[in-house]
Amino acid sequence: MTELKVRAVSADYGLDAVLKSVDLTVAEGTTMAVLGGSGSGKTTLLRIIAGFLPSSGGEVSVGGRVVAGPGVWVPPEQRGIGYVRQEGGLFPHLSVAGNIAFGLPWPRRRHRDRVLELLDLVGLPSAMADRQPDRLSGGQQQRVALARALAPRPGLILLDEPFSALDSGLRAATREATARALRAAGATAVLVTHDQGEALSFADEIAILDSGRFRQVGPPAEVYRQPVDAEVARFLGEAVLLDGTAFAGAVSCLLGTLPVQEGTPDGKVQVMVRPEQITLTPVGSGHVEATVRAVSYFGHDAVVELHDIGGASSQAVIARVLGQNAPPVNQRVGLRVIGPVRAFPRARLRDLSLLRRAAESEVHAP
Ligand SMILES: Nc1ncnc2c1ncn2[C@@H]1O[C@H](COP(=O)(O)OP(=O)(O)OP(=O)(O)O)[C@@H](O)[C@H]1O
Repeated sequence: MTELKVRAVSADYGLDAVLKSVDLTVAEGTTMAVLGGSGSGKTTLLRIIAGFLPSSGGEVSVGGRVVAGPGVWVPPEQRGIGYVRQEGGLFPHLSVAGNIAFGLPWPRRRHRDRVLELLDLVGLPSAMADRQPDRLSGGQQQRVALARALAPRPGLILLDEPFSALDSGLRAATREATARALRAAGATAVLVTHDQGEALSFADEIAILDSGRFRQVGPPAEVYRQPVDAEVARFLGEAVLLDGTAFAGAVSCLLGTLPVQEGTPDGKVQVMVRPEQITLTPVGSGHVEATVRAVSYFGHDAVVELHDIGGASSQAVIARVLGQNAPPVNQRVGLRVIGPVRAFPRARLRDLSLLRRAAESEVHAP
């Protein structure tokens, strides 16, 4: 098993910097999802780790061994790294077994038992061993590509958007099978993806890459609930952002006076509420009230757009509720916010009396 360390790695393609001195540590036997928009540098990072591309600075070590750095260059095939790319890249002229065996060291290529073991590891039946790749679904091809990458028992597996060409049902099943296989193999893995849901559901930790820098690294629940700023919050999912004032562990904003996450300094803030934190209550139940402007129904849940909030604002917010609880358009409802909310400090007000007055002037829930 293998820890990955990336230290102060930079990259460019001769023009602008693509990676700007990035650091990343992936503990052995864990999975890291690198999440970023198109062109943020995700594939460049993977290619540097794999040894397909030189960095313009910094150091990469795998299992405590420096594989790239000042004066050090270990060729890709000697790094002990498996690589699974977007399109799988199976050899069309080889059977499934032939493809998987290709990943085994020479003396073991005829070991059918290991091939069957790997098929089982990625959740495919042994009867598939003799099929040609063109007789497999996209998801099955990706699983065979993973089995081939796992065959030489690499300490580290790099996955470059391996599910992005699959349709949504197959995508989820292939993702789950991949996560299971990686856990069973005890491999350390880095997945790059631009899909938020994929990153949040797949990995032990996620790292948000933006314009060649990591904005935040941490466990999925932490990054989702405690994003470092509004941009990261929005990047990871829907976020309602409101002006507010924090004081003594609470924040006053359009949705009332709400408990705020620990560590929020007093002062002017931007409040972040996830839509699923807003529940709808009957009018008159003591919460800020609003009118339903539109409902997008998805079956399991529904997104409800609300306006005329507290009768005092032109701002609209969205709530995500169970599909069966979706209200009709134009209905008046109460809005209850569950759990402490996140708030990002704006300019600080030093004078506490000013602060108190500012808090009092915000809209309050009864
Ligand atoms: N071979 C290359 N030559 C020149 N520029 C390149 C090359 N490969 C990538 N780039 C540029 O480097 C930047 C980062 O590319 P990279 O492929 O790492 O991004 P990415 O986050 O993986 O994007 P995507 O999700 O679209 O694949 C982009 O601006 C891209 O245009």
